[in-house]
This record gives sequence, C-alpha cells and structure tokens, in this order.
Amino acid sequence: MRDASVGEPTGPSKHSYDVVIVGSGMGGGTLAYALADSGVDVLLIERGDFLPQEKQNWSPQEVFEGHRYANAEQWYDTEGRPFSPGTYYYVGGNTKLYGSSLVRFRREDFQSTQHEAGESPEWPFSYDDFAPYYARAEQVYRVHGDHNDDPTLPRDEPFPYPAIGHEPPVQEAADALRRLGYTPSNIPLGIDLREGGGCIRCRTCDGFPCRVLAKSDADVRCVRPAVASGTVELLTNAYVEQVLTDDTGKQATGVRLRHRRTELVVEAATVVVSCGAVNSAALLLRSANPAHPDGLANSSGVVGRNYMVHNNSIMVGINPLKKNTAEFQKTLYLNDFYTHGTADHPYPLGHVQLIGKLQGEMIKGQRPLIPKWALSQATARSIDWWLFTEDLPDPDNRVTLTADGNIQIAWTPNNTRAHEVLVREMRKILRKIGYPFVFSEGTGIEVNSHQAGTVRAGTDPTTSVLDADCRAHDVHNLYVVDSSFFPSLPVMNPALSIAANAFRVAEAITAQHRTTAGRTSPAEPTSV
Ligand SMILES: Cc1cc2nc3c(=O)[nH]c(=O)nc-3n(C[C@H](O)[C@H](O)[C@H](O)COP(=O)(O)OP(=O)(O)OC[C@H]3O[C@@H](n4cnc5c(N)ncnc54)[C@H](O)[C@@H]3O)c2cc1C
Repeated sequence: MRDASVGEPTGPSKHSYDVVIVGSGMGGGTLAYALADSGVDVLLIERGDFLPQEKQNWSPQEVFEGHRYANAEQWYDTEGRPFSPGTYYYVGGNTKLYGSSLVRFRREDFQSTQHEAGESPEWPFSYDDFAPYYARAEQVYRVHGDHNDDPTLPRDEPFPYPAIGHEPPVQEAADALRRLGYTPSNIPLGIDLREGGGCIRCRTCDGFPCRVLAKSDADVRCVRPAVASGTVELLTNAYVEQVLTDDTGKQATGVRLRHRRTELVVEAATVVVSCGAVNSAALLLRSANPAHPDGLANSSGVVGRNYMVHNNSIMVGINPLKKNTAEFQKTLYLNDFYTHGTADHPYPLGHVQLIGKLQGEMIKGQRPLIPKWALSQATARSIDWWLFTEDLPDPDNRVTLTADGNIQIAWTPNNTRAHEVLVREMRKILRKIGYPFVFSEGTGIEVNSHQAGTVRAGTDPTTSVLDADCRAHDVHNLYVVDSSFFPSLPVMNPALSIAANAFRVAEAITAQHRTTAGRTSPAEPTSV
C-alpha cells in the first residue's frame, strides 16, 4: 500500500489512469472498492493520511477536549467569522470517527414529501432502483440489524448479521417506550460483532476512531481491500486543487494536485470528485476555467447551493437515582415521528436515536464552567439521544469561496418548527419513561456531519448539476459520488446511502469506460 506518511515523498506511479477518484471517504473509498475488479486502473487521491492507530484513539480527553484528530482548516460564515467544521481529512474521511449507524432511507424518501416549510423533492431514481445497491453496501459494511422490528423499514430479507441487541439500561428504555405505544427498533450498525469479530462493544465508538479496526469504516472495509487488490493505487497527503478540462470544457482531462511540496498533473479518462459535500462544491468552484467561468459543471449556477445538514439536537435525560451502566449505548432508534407528526403539526417530525454513551470529558468543551466531576456524575446517570429533523434544499444555503479562496458557508436553518415539536414530544416521552430531568441543545454551523446537497442530481440540467448516474450534465466524464448528489436529505444517517450510490455509479463508470477504451498510455507524472 502506498503510504506517503514516511520517507521521501513519492507521487503516483503513472501519469495517466482510467479513473481518478478525489477523496477516500464513504463515497470515494466505496467507489474504489467497487471498481477494484472491473478492469479499470484507479488512482485514489486523499488529502489526509491514515489516522494513526494509537491508545489516544479511545481517550475522551484527547479526542473531545484536545481535538486530537480535528485537522480541517477553518471555514467562514457570511459575517466572516471563522469556525472549525466537524469534518475530518483522513483515509476513510469522516467515517473514521462516525457512529456506523448504517440505515436505509425509506421508500417515500425517494419521492416528493410535503413539510410545513415546503417540499422535499423527489430523487431521479426510485427506492426499488436503489435497493440492490443497499444490499451490497450492507454486505460490504457488515451491517447488523433486525428486519422485523421497524415497520418503516423497506426490506423483507434479513440483514447480513443479526442485531447486536440492547444492554439492560437500553432494554429498559425500549420496554418503557413500547408500553407507551412507541416502536423502538434496533439501529442497523456496521461493527464487527460477528463470531470471532474484533469489536469489544466499548464506550468509545461513536465519535472516536476504532483502535482495533472493528468499526466498518470506509478505510478498513473498502480502501485497504481495494489497494490490496492491486488495481487501485492510493496517494495520501495529496490535495487536489483543480479538476482540469480540455478547451471545449466538455471533457475532464485530469486533476492538478499538491503532493506535499510538489505540484503534479495526473491525467484520467474519468474523474470522480468525492471530497464531502462542502469540499466537492469548493473544488468545482475552484476549477473554473474559460469554458466554465462560474465553476466546473456549473452552467445551472447550482454548484454549492442547497446545502443541507439536518436540524439536530442532542437530548439528555437524567435520573439522579439510577446509574446508566450501558457501555455500547447506541443500539436503539425511534421512527414513530418519521413520516407523521402531531395533531398541532401534521407533518413529518424526524428521527430519534441513541448516541454513544456520553462521558463528562466529552461535553466539558460545551460546559466549561461546570466542573468535570459534576459532568461525570450527570453523564453516569444520563441516557443520551440525537434528534434530527429534515431540512429542505434552499438555494441560499450555500458553499462559496472567499476572495482568498477559503470556504464560506451561508446557512439559515429551515423547517425548524417541526424540530421544535420533535424536541417537545421527546422531552415528554423521556419524562414518562423515568428521566425527570431533560436537557436539550440544538447544534450550530460547525456541526455538519450530515452535510449534503451541494452538487445535486436531477433530470433537468437547469436545476441540477448531475444526471441520474451522478455524471455532470456539462462534462461527460466527470462524476460526483459523495453526499453532495442528494436532492434532499432524508432524515436518517446518510452514510449507507452514499455507499450504495457508489456501487450504483461504479456500474455506470465501468459501462462508460468500456465504450471509450483506448485512452493515452501510462507515462511519468508531469511536474508543473
Ligand atoms: C462524528 C461523526 C459521526 C457520524 N456518524 C454517522 C453515523 O452513525 N451514520 C452515518 O450514516 N453517518 C454518520 N456520519 C456522517 C458520515 O460519516 C458521512 O455522511 C460520510 O462520511 C460522508 O461521506 P462522503 O464520501 O460524502 O465524505 P467523507 O467521508 O467526508 O470523505 C471525503 C474525503 O475527501 C477528502 N478530501 C476533501 N477534499 C479533498 C481534496 N481537495 N483533495 C483530496 N482529498 C480531499 C477528505 O479528506 C475525505 O477523506 C458521522 C460523521 C461524523 C463526523
């Protein structure tokens, strides 16, 4: 495996590849894996390095208080205020720290849905078109789940592995919720709890890197096997500055990248951008050229627009008289408010799921005035939830570049009343199931783990950037396979849908490649 972290900088081994993929996260890493046996040679380019496997992986102080793995540059809001985004630059992208909740979107998510604040638009393909790729992604990411317990789940066949089950405190909450008439279900999870699997069901999974590599992240499950196959080459510490095109602008010719201190151009028959929704939009905007004066593939003016992140709140219920002994808490979700609301708000409210067990050190940054011992006492008695509500695509919520090339985010949350109702309802529920003290807090601009929508797919080239195969309307050999293609952001975790889509797009790329075989032969990289 090419790991550029040690020794002299080494560039790519060739000048030209069939496919160059920019970004090795859920989209790019999965695509590299999907292409590994397809007969094309692939260069996977990643700006970050491998995340080190070390004892600090599991230290709440190091990860949350010390921000040990935060390596993104600062972004700016529209007032010019800098903030540190919750995004990570490593082989595997954000999945190195994700919670591995690997859920399918629901059938109706692919159709248009009415919310109080407006319409959530339909996707350019249906759930049934997508279902086989979900199944493939669930196999590759080793998803554990129970196909019988959630009536909203659009599947009849069992998951690849059985649900991992609840620990006693979570089971008690599930039983109490059921007595109230709700439908608590097992979160489909990508952790290696197979017989003989490496997962030890620890407290340091959601939001932490996995020290024993037993979390199904894109690095472990896709990038490493793809590289081991011999047909995918990985170049780390390589920041792609621009996607290049020919003079007509209709054909991408490769990428310009900075690998440590060296600038290189790598040619490709097909270029795939998969940098995460914000960075992919930024890369296309930075790739403006005379044929694409407003940014690559941006004749619609839509690149960077319709940025979505979900309306999120963390909610903590505390019972001072009862310790929560759960180690692996993130096993339960509630979809009772997924498609419908309440008498006073008859629209979808959203999704509720447990998160990894909070520990005092993890929230010290948000509560600097409260002593750590008090936070530890509180979290030892808390049950901890994430509540999310769909936000709608709004062209004014967008990614742009500042005059000096930095990333700027314009973001005004929408559909917020639905979220307020969800928070209200869940607060009542937690009190009823035995948690008299309930605290909740909405998240700000820096929490963008579910970022999506900035390079949207659709059938109309005047309102979308990509076609239904995630190929740019304007550039016939340019694809985008991260969460930026989402026309809407259905209100569940996005990663499985990104992976499934990568398997789907791999077929389109392979088919296109077969019809355009006969490109330039490999040579040495060109320094510029
Ligand atoms: C703490 C946390 C918990 C989460 N939990 C869950 C969960 O439980 N379930 C779920 O479904 N989702 C979860 N997510 C979200 C999930 O991780 C993302 O939706 C997913 O990783 C997005 O995939 P992507 O391919 O769009 O982008 P990423 O995975 O972010 O990958 C983008 C990659 O591109 C690289 N890159 C960017 N710009 C360049 C450039 N110019 N040149 C070269 N490389 C570049 C980046 O370094 C990165 O590796 C979580 C996220 C976080 C941060």
